[in-house]
Amino acid sequence: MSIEVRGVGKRFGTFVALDDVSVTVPTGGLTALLGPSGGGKSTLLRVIAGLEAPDTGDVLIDGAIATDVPVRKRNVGFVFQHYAAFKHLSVQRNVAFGLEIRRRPPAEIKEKVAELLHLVRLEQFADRLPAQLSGGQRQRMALARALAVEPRVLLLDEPFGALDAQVRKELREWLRRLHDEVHVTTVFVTHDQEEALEVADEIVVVNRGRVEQVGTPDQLYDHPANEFVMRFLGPATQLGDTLVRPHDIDVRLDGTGLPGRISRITRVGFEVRVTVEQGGDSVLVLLDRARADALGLAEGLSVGLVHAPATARVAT
Ligand SMILES: Nc1ncnc2c1ncn2[C@@H]1O[C@H](COP(=O)(O)OP(=O)(O)OP(=O)(O)O)[C@@H](O)[C@H]1O
Repeated sequence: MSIEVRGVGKRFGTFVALDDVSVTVPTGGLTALLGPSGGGKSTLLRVIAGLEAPDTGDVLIDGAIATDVPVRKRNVGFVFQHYAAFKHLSVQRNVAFGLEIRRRPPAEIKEKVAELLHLVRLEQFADRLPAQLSGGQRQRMALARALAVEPRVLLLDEPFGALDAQVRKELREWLRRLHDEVHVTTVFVTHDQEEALEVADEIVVVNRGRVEQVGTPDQLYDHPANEFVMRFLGPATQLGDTLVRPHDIDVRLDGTGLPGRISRITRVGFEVRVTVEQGGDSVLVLLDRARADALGLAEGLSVGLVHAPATARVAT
């Protein structure tokens, strides 16, 4: 099911939360809405879901205008950051809930729930209460519950936001694999660029109520449309009149490149961070240890800086 957002605007009082947003989410894709806090990601997701009515513009689901279709008829599944499970119901009853209220036959419900619990790897926890699960297991239960009614679209608002870094990492790998098995058109909100780069097929960068850029992770990382996208997707440093990635700069000792002087060297594991004072800027250069050692870099040394061709850059 494709989703098309056409010229959507949304204000809260005088505050413009979404400003003429247009974006297309392809069928079967895993799309991230990525941006800083308060930029409008959740509002956009809620408009797609039908939880929030846009002031202007339309949402089309599979080519048909859905703006006036009520939430329950849109056939979307949701998972939010702080997922509210039914505390007194077992995991399997929670997953079965949507099917029970739709009065599906008991045998069908049983089979479907078993299939879903297998999919989210919670078979052995079927009879537990939600309180007896870890945070990551609870979010997997939430996904199984959302998938139970076979939604046309799955919308996830920071689904792993409240979890610790290690569990988040496991769950995002798991979400990617789940999506590869199920292929339901999925949109998830995140403010974590690494999460978006790692998991999504396509990323929509949302900032101050506007779409800054849409593209695959590689397109956005390697060809950022502007300074905001460049800085938001990864480290960036000023080199002359250009903004570049610190690991795309090489250090020369043969008199070529923009001249500067090393002010600081920090070794962090495999990586060597070199700060070079160049033309009034402190330029950050990231080298791997072998390259830094081969050059014999030291604080106070005069060097030349060269930006690798055909890598990300934005003129400033
Ligand atoms: N119901 C509301 N009433 C008033 N203002 C709102 C309402 N919902 C959202 N906003 C405002 O709209 C802006 C965008 O909010 P939104 O939740 O969409 O941002 P976000 O990008 O998802 O941020 P976060 O990652 O912090 O959730 C924020 O400044 C927020 O305060």
